[in-house]
Formats: sequence, C-alpha cells, structure tokens
Amino acid sequence: DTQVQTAWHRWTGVDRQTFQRFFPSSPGSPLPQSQFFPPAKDVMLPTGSFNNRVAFITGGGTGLGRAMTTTLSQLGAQCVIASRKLDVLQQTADEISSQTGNKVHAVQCDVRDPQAVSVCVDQMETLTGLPDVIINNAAGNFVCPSERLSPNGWKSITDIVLNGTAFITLELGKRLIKSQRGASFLAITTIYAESGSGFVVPSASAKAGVEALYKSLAAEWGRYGHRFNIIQPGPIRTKGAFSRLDPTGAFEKAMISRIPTGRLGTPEEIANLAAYMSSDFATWMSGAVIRFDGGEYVSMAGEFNELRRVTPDQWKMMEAMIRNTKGS
Ligand SMILES: CC/C=C\C/C=C\C/C=C\C/C=C\C=C\C(=O)SCCNC(=O)CCNC(=O)[C@H](O)C(C)(C)COP(=O)(O)OP(=O)(O)OC[C@H]1O[C@@H](n2cnc3c(N)ncnc32)[C@H](O)[C@@H]1OP(=O)(O)O
Ligand SMILES: NC(=O)C1=CN([C@@H]2O[C@H](COP(=O)(O)OP(=O)(O)OC[C@H]3O[C@@H](n4cnc5c(N)ncnc54)[C@H](OP(=O)(O)O)[C@@H]3O)[C@@H](O)[C@H]2O)C=CC1
Repeated sequence: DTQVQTAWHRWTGVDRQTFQRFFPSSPGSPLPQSQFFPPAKDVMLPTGSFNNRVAFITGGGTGLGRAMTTTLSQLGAQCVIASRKLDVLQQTADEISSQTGNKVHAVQCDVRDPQAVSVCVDQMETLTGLPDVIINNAAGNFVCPSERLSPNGWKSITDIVLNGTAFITLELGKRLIKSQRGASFLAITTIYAESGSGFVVPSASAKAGVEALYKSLAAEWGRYGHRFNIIQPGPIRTKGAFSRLDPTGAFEKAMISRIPTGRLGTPEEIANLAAYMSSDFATWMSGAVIRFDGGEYVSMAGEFNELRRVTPDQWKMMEAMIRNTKGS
C-alpha cells in the first residue's frame, strides 16, 4: 500500500493524503479460499511433447507470451518470438534458451504493418521453416473513459489487436496452405471480449473481432489442417497489463474479491493451458473458447451473486420473511 503511494507520489507529485482521498482502497492479497486452489508451477505435458516443432509467439518477450514461450521451449519446441522491441526479445530469447537448452529466435515485427509481418515471416522461414504452432498474444490496451479517447488512441489498440492478429494469421495461413502444412493457431483474448466493457472499449471491440476471426477460420480452414482456438484469461499480474489497467493499484483488491477462487491467475497456469491446446493431445479441439479466470466472469454476471455477503443469521431472518409471505 505504502509502496504504491510512494511510487504514485514520485510519478505525479500528488501527496499521500490526496492519493488516499481519491484511491481509498489498496492492492489486494489472495483471499483465504485461495488455499484450496494453489497454482501448479510444473510443466504439465510430458517432456518432449513439442520435439521437432516450431512455435511462433507474438509478444513473446514479456508477460504471458514469455511464459508460454518458456513452457513450449521446455517441452522441446524451437521458438520464434516477435514484437517491436528487439532488445527485450533478444534478452528473453537468450534467457529461455540457456534455461531449456532449446533455440529461441528473436525477430523484430510491428504486427500493425502487413509489410513488416511478411518480412518477419520470411525471416522465420529462413531460421526455422514455417511454424507448427502460432500464438497470437501481442496486444495493446489502456483504461480510458471513451469520451477522452482520440481517433488515434482507438486506432492504436485496434491495429495491434485485431489487424495485427489478422495480418499474422493470414500471412502464415496462406504460406502454410501453399506448403500443405497443418498448424495450431491460438489467440489470447479476454473475458470481456464476450460481455464488452466500459473504459477499455477499443480493446473489447478488437478482442471480440479476434474471436469472430478465429471462430470463422476454424470453420473455413479445417480442410487445410488448421485448428483455431481461443483463451480468455482473467487477471494475471504482468507489468504490461497492470501498469495500463490499474496504474495506482487501487482496484486490485476489489477485483480479487470478486474472483471465487480468491486469487489472480499465474503465467505458468496459462502457459500450461496454451501448451495443451497447441499440442497433439488437443487435435480434436478447434473453434473452442476457453475462459480461464478463476470464475471471475460468472461471478460478475449473476445478479444475485452479491448475496454471498448475507450472513447465516440474516438468512434465517430472510427465509422467515419469505415463508411468511401470503399471496402475491
Ligand atoms: C477494475 C480493473 C482493475 C484492475 C485491472 C488490473 C489488471 C488487469 C485485469 C484484466 C486484464 C484484461 C485484459 C487485458 C488486456 C491487455 O491487452 S493487457 C496488455 C497491455 N499491454 C500493452 O498495452 C503493451 C503495449 N502497449 C503500448 O505499447 C502502449 O500502451 C500503446 C498506447 C497501446 C501503444 O503504444 P504506441 O507508442 O504505439 O502509441 P502512442 O503513440 O503512445 O499512443 C497512441 C495513441 O493512443 C493515445 N493514448 C495512449 N495512452 C493513452 C491513455 N492512457 N489514455 C488515453 N489515450 C492514450 C495516445 O495519446 C495516442 O493518441 P493521439 O495522442 O491522439 O495521437
Ligand atoms: N495479464 C492479464 O491480466 C491479461 C492479459 N490478456 C492478454 O494476454 C496477452 C499478453 O498480455 P500481457 O502479457 O499481460 O501484457 P504485455 O504487455 O506483457 O504483452 C503484450 C506484448 O505485445 C507486444 N506488442 C505490443 N504492440 C505490438 C506491436 N505493434 N507489434 C508486435 N508486438 C506488440 C509487446 O511487445 P513490444 O512492446 O516489444 O512490441 C508485449 O510483449 C495480451 O493479448 C493481453 O490482451 C488478457 C486478459 C488478461
């Protein structure tokens, strides 16, 4: 709490009292029930599950993309990670490679630019050949009231998320089809792709578009040996997400309190799911949308779920009132 306030003061010059007035809550810790749901850290699939496979992961240099790359590399894949910041990618590639003993290649690519995507795929073909596994994970996002959003703010997010995913998928898909090669495509979206959400409207719109794209291609390109699946993650702490969606840390506690499993997800958990969905154990899975959020979505959706706060004594009283009601 104090750390966040101090950091906030350093960034903005706003003093502690003012911070507390605007943000009375504080960063959250796991709820007691989370002891029943400890996150597994180990890699789930058998060793060698991705031997002789090539995996391409956008945004693989940081956060969840880095975790998915680590797991696939541990399982034997040769990985190619792509995003804008080559220095970040290269450092991640070196670290994962030295940990797993398998090659990780770093290729610079701004997914918003179809020409850059084509050059990136050329580079990958030279390095590794075409991929067996494609994970569209790169994204951009920030919280912003829509009345403060500029056209370029909208374009910036929708270009990365929807157009970027489409450019990568079409470029790779066409080349794979030409080479008569099958592949697994996975897109990382979000739980609000389904519901929509205020304050992240470009992200919600673009992620919904990605889901429509992947479900459509699952139907169309199965005949070419291509599977398309989607993971909708709930909140998992990464610098990229939390710095742009909860910059003060003020909303984290409220977020955790609505997650039935009482904690945030972990990068290793989503990496295991992504690996499974991209593996030979999941060849019958296509067009699937897997929500992976500790129950947050249903917890927010049910209009009576607030009754969790009613105590046993209050229930006794309420039940008596209901039973005593005669007629309508
Ligand atoms: C209640 C909630 C409680 C807690 C939330 C906590 C946790 C998260 C829980 C769930 C997460 C769910 C979904 C998550 C989805 C994600 O995608 S998270 C991943 C986020 N990662 C990133 O965004 C990394 C990459 N991002 C970036 O590079 C930048 O942030 C970028 C702005 C997206 C793109 O950078 P770029 O350099 O290309 O763009 P800019 O030139 O800086 O900006 C372009 C235009 O956008 C305007 N802009 C930028 N920031 C803001 C802002 N904060 N508010 C308003 N407008 C903004 C900028 O001004 C430019 O527009 P212009 O001025 O008109 O030119
Ligand atoms: N963490 C969470 O709680 C949740 C995350 N998600 C999703 O998970 C995925 C990973 O997010 P997370 O790891 O948290 O956040 P990060 O910010 O760490 O990851 C986003 C990645 O996208 C890359 N990227 C951004 N813009 C571009 C671009 N124009 N071209 C190429 N790459 C780009 C970034 O690299 P670079 O800057 O080098 O380009 C970065 O590596 C995203 O799809 C996000 O929407 C969904 C729900 C919850």
